[in-house]
Formats: sequence, C-alpha cells, structure tokens
Amino acid sequence: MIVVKTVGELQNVVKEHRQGGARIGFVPTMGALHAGHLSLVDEAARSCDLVVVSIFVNPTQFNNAADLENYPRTLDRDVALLSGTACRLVFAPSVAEMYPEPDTRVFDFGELDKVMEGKHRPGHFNGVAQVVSRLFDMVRPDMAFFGQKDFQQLAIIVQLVKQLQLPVQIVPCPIIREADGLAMSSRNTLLTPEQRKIVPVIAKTLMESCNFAGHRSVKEVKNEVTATVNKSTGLEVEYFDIVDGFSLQSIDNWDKSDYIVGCIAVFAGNVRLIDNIIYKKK
Ligand SMILES: Nc1ncnc2c1ncn2[C@@H]1O[C@H](COP(=O)(O)OP(=O)(O)OP(=O)(O)O)[C@@H](O)[C@H]1O
Ligand SMILES: CC(C)(CO)[C@@H](O)C(=O)[O-]
Ligand code: BAL
Repeated sequence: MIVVKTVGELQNVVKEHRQGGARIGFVPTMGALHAGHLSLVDEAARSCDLVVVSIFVNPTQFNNAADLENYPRTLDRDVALLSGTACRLVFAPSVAEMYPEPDTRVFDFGELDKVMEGKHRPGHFNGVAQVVSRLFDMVRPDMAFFGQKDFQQLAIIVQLVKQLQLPVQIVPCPIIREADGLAMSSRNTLLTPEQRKIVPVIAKTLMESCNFAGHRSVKEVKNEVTATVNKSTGLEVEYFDIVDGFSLQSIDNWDKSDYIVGCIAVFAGNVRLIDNIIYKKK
C-alpha cells in the first residue's frame, strides 16, 4: 500500500492506474478508522479496481475549536488497519497541502443545510463541501462511498455533485454498529468507560421507536425518544427530528412521505454523537 502526502504524488499514482483502465473508488475520511470506515472500503472494492482512502481532519468543517483540537488523530494505526483491506492508496495531506490559499467559496444548498446538523453546526456543511469538492478534483474518482450514519451529509454531497456537475457516482453505505447497537464513530473513542456503557441507549431507543412509527403521532414519537434518551445519566439530546429522507424537512404526519428518517444528535458530556433510523422507505 502506498501512503502519499502531496497532491502531485496522489495524481501520479491515480493517473497510472487510470491509464491502465482502472475504475477509481474513493473513500474520504477524517481518520481514527473503525469497522464503519472499513465497510466503505470493502464496498468500494466490490465495484472499483483502485480504492483510494483520504485521511484529513478538515478544519473548515469544524465550528467548535475544542472539537477540532480533540478530534482523534491516529495515522499510523489507520495505515496499519488499511493495509489489511483492499485499499491500495492513502492520501494524508497537511492543511497547507489541502488549502494553499483559504477557500472562500460559499455554497447554496437551499433548505438542506438549514436544519439538524446544519442548524446546530453553523458553517459545517460549507466546510464539508469545500473539502469534498477539492478532494474530488484531486482524485477524480468514478465512485465515492459515504456512510448513512452522516445522513444529512450524504444528501448534501449528492446535491454538491449535481450542482458542480461532477462525473462521480455517490454510493450510500449502511450504518455499521457495535454489538450493543451503538453506531460506530471515531468520536466514540473519546467517551469515558461510564459514558460508553450508557450511550447504546441512543440506538436502542431509535430502534424501539420503530414499533410506534405510524401508530402514535409523529409528535408523540419525537417527545418519547427525546425524553427516553434525556433520562439516561449524562446524556442530553441536542435535537431529534423526524424528516423526509430527500428534503430533510420535518414531517408532522406519517402519511406525508414515503421515505421517513429519524435523526438524532446527543451530547455525552462534551462528546457529540449522531445516529439515525429509517422508519419508512418505499
Ligand atoms: N458506523 C458507520 N457506518 C458506516 N459508515 C460510517 C460509520 N461511521 C462513519 N462512517 C462514514 O465514514 C466516512 C468518514 O467519516 P468520519 O471519518 O467522519 O468518521 P466518523 O466515525 O463518522 O467520525 P465522527 O466521530 O466524526 O462522526 C463518512 O462517510 C461516514 O459517514
Ligand atoms: C466527508 C468528510 C471526510 C469530509 O471531511 C467528513 O465530513 C466525514 O468524515 O464524514
Ligand atoms: N462525520 C462528519 C464529520 C464531522 O463530524 O465533522
């Protein structure tokens, strides 16, 4: 496996493979890899000849300086993990390599980034769009793989690709969970052992709420999920919303959409976790 740090080196390796007829699959990450990331690599390997993984903690998508500073950085371990997968090229640039000049682009995603993560992390999706569009320009992948854990991010990326008319196919990949249901996340490593014992209640509550979807009102399910998670010691729901899976706008009635998703963000102390559950998909 090759690890490169500069755009020039990255493009040389990718070009060589492309000239040999390889289909390029791309998995963007911020590192601190876990089985969720590796599932994206496996999925990419099913349909692509060269799998490229980027590892870059992108400052422009952090709206909170402490979150950026505390974000786990484990490059050597990440490279070791990837060497056991089908990934053959890792791109781990510095901030200066990614942003030789500040990126001042402002994207317009309409209502998609005004809710949920976008509302609670101002500027977050603009930063995600900046880095992902740069990475796409550098790698020029045929396909790019994103996890459904970051449900709103996926919708934004699909919109970004449409707006910029990029020739890349975006492939959504299912959420990988720990044995106790907790959605895998790099931020899980920041939890104390006590917090780690409590946080599975988030996924458990979302899963149990499926039994009520369509039977109780949307408002009741929203209140019930929020109250159950908030009752757990040390957990505080930032938002729980039940939305149309395409527009991401809240719905007030189960009949309003054929694609309904419940999205949650929860603080366990200073650690912010997100998860979601699909209630209905045609
Ligand atoms: N549990 C998971 N299952 C499937 N995909 C995942 C999972 N966790 C992360 N991903 C995906 O991996 C890609 C890189 O995500 P990222 O590096 O931010 O990891 P993360 O674990 O989501 O970290 P964070 O703590 O920031 O949430 C994204 O497309 C993300 O959706
Ligand atoms: C897509 C991404 C790698 C961009 O920095 C990040 O938002 C993530 O890890 O989901
Ligand atoms: N997984 C999304 C990246 C972030 O939290 O900034």
